[in-house]
Amino acid sequence: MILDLDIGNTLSKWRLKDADSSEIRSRGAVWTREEWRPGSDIPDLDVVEAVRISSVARKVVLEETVTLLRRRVGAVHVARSTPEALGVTNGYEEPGRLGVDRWMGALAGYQLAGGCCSVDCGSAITVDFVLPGGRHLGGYILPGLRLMKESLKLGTRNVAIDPDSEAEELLVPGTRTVEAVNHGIYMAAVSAVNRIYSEVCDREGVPLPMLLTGGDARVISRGIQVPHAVWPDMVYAGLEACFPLTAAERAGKLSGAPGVPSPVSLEKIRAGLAFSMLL
Ligand SMILES: Nc1ncnc2c1ncn2[C@@H]1O[C@H](COP(=O)(O)OP(=O)(O)OP(=O)(O)O)[C@@H](O)[C@H]1O
Ligand SMILES: CC(C)(CO)[C@@H](O)C(=O)NCCC(=O)O
Ligand SMILES: [K+]
Repeated sequence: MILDLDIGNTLSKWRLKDADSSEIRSRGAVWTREEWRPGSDIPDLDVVEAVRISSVARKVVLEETVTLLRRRVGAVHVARSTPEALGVTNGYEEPGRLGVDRWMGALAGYQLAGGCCSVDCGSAITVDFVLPGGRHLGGYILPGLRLMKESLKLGTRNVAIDPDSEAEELLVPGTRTVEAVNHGIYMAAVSAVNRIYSEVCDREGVPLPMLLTGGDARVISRGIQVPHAVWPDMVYAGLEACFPLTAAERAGKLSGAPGVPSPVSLEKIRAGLAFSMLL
């Protein structure tokens, strides 16, 4: 079995992948911590022959995690943000400072779609761009839905947006505090992503396929105006592409990859931008 770990600032996601069949056997999430309990926080390490890690948590978390895993597992691969990988050049002035989850998402998106806009809707919402040809432009970081809500300190933090809500319900004026807050932060997030996408495609003169991942991807997706696809395993797919271990991975097959959304024309994107400026 292969253990894949996506360690975030607050939540750590894991999945177990069968090295022979390339099937995902199980998955889970726990609060990010320094000391893992194999068998409860993460699967029993006896069945694990290799680990792949993407971590944006504090340095000590990664260090402790790698120390534990190296004692028990033969191969431990840790992803890093590099100046170049898999045909993509990192747009950051200091490439190592780009969050490795963003780098994994951008690499996966490029493998799947060529140029792309990769959006991670987690604790933070990040939007990254890779042009056809592989130039990563850099991107945008904004607070995620939960962080935005908590920062208001209006006592509404425990009432989350129902992930099954329709965009139409979330975009109308709220008539209770919880609703006003939920609708406000939803509007902030989706308008930002819509606008960022249009501005960058306009600037670069190319319509790009958009890919969404992260805990809030499904609900954000309903407010996104352009064609896009939700890819829950996008960060894991970056790990697969960087450290291919199974036959399917070596053949370039990324697990859970969605169909590539065809972007609308540049003319439409520009017309939409011009329209929103007139209002
Ligand atoms: N059990 C949960 N705990 C926290 N957030 C949750 C939970 N379930 C869904 N969410 C939603 O998912 C979002 C976090 O998404 P995700 O798990 O992708 O985070 P992340 O960006 O990986 O986190 P991290 O900061 O740990 O990197 C939150 O904004 C929240 O709305
Ligand atoms: C922005 C987050 C927190 C999103 O998980 C992560 O990618 C991160 O810690 N990035 C480092 C800062 C940067 O990407 O510029
Ligand atoms: K993340």
